[in-house]
Amino acid sequence: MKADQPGEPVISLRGVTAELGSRPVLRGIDLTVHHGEVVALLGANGSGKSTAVRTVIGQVPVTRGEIELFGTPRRRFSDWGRVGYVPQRTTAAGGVPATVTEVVSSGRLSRARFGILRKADREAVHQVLELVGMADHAKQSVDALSGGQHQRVLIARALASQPDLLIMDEPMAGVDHASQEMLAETLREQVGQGASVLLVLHELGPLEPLINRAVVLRDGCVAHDGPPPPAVGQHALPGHDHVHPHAAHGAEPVRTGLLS
Ligand SMILES: Nc1ncnc2c1ncn2[C@@H]1O[C@H](COP(=O)(O)OP(=O)(O)OP(=O)(O)O)[C@@H](O)[C@H]1O
Repeated sequence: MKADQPGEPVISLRGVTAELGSRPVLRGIDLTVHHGEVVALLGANGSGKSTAVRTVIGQVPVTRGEIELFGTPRRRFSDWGRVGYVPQRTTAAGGVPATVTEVVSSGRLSRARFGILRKADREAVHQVLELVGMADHAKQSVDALSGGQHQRVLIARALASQPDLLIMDEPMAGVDHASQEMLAETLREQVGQGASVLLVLHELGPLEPLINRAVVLRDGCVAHDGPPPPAVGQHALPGHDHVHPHAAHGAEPVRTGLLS
């Protein structure tokens, strides 16, 4: 396995455009995640965040531009065991009856020789279930889980291959507070072990201390790439104007313009 070095790009998008239903959704975006970085991808509903991460994993074709993973053009990249992907939860609830262990084991297949899970693979699955606090639910059907538990299972599935790169689409959406804290802690551990992370988020929330950089999309273009915007939070969500708590009564709201 090629060892990537600190500072080297693990994800690189250059001038990427993509269309969905013949409508331009990405209009020439540049996005880089360097080794060891945690990058938040922010933006209003429909700005193209999910589409951008789905181009990276090959679920949405690009019409122009270049994508590289670990320095290899995406169409030639085959080492998918190095990439853990957590889809937006709504798109992952397929209604297929499966146990927690079965779902998490599916995330291990890219590391299993000849697609057969051996003892070491089963141990790795058990370890990630412990990590996300779901070992007691191993035999349970995923249909019976709460939103937070379901998300823990999806994250365990992504971690089961011990990936170097984690791509997560709104991992905190619809997740209870305890699960959010646990997910933040899990992510902190992964980053501590050298993982690189790209996260689609609506707000930084409990993950804020982990975020190195934020890329904000607006209408399929990059509107900001740099330090996380300070106003990101409930008040910066689309439809909200940010008012500083100490602002004089009657002061005009400050429009950050970053997320709306
Ligand atoms: N399969 C599809 N066919 C046509 N248009 C689509 C399809 N999927 C998404 N879109 C449109 O593409 C645009 C970008 O969607 P995308 O899901 O990437 O945005 P997003 O920033 O992730 O939004 P959200 O925060 O709501 O998840 C939206 O206007 C959406 O309606």
